[in-house]
Amino acid sequence: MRIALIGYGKMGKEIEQIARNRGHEIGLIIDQDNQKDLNADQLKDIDVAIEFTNPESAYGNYQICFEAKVPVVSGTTGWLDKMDLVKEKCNAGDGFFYASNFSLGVNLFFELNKKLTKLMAPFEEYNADMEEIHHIHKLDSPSGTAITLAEGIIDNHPKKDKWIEATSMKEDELSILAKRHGAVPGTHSVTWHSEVDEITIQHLAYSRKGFALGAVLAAEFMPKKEGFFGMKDLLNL
Ligand SMILES: NC(=O)C1=CN([C@@H]2O[C@H](COP(=O)(O)OP(=O)(O)OC[C@H]3O[C@@H](n4cnc5c(N)ncnc54)[C@H](OP(=O)(O)O)[C@@H]3O)[C@@H](O)[C@H]2O)C=CC1
Ligand SMILES: O=C(O)C1=N[C@H](C(=O)O)C[C@H](O)C1
Repeated sequence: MRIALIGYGKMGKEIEQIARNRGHEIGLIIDQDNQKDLNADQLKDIDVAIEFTNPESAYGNYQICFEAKVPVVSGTTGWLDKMDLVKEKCNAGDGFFYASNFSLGVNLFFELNKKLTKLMAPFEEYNADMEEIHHIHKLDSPSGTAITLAEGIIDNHPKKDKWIEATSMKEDELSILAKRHGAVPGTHSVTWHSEVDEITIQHLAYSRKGFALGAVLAAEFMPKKEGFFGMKDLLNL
């Protein structure tokens, strides 16, 4: 498979290594300083683009790939206000795969979080809050993964209506505390507190390898696909 890497930072480099080890060719690398090379001509022999850039650049990059009829795998977070526009393009025949977190462990954690929420929902003495910790270079907050976890709680708990990035005492609000520390690859926890005890579930990434492998597996899934896909399609969760 010939892959275009859009974004050649921490994730782009990690993905390159795994993709080459799995026998793929990197046909194009786009970073901040050669953005103009992302065009239909350079994309003509590319099977799939893998996009990990930043919240401001992501949507424009998708549009260029869609115009060139190249399916996109993206893990960039912080651009979700444009999700409906991307889904419209997918309904019209473009191919797009998105995950707020590509690691197998986090996707299992998402399912565990939903199951735990259903179990806790009838017990009014317990209230949930969340914490995410990432490296100091992260641009968005709270993390995309934390938002997905929060949605998993809100969809499965009758009292929670929205998440907020702060500590809230309101019953309908789910608090997310976002911390930035050193080089932490990504740690997410959900805690259910009562007056007498607490239950915490946590996912802690040791490195970016799990995210990068998931993105390459998604890229292997995408060539010639039309529509909108996510980790549930890849992992059959
Ligand atoms: N879904 C998932 O599993 C994961 C998602 N992420 C997300 O992926 C994104 C990238 O993370 P990470 O690799 O750590 O970030 P980095 O900052 O290390 O890398 C981003 C790269 O994109 C480059 N870039 C900026 N603008 C453009 C553009 N217009 N076209 C092409 N490249 C551009 C940057 O260049 P320059 O440095 O010169 O600005 C930089 O090299 C973030 O949104 C992060 O939240 C991260 C890990 C896992
Ligand atoms: O920016 C990061 O590093 C990460 N971003 C993703 C997110 O926002 O959830 C995934 C992972 O936690 C690492």
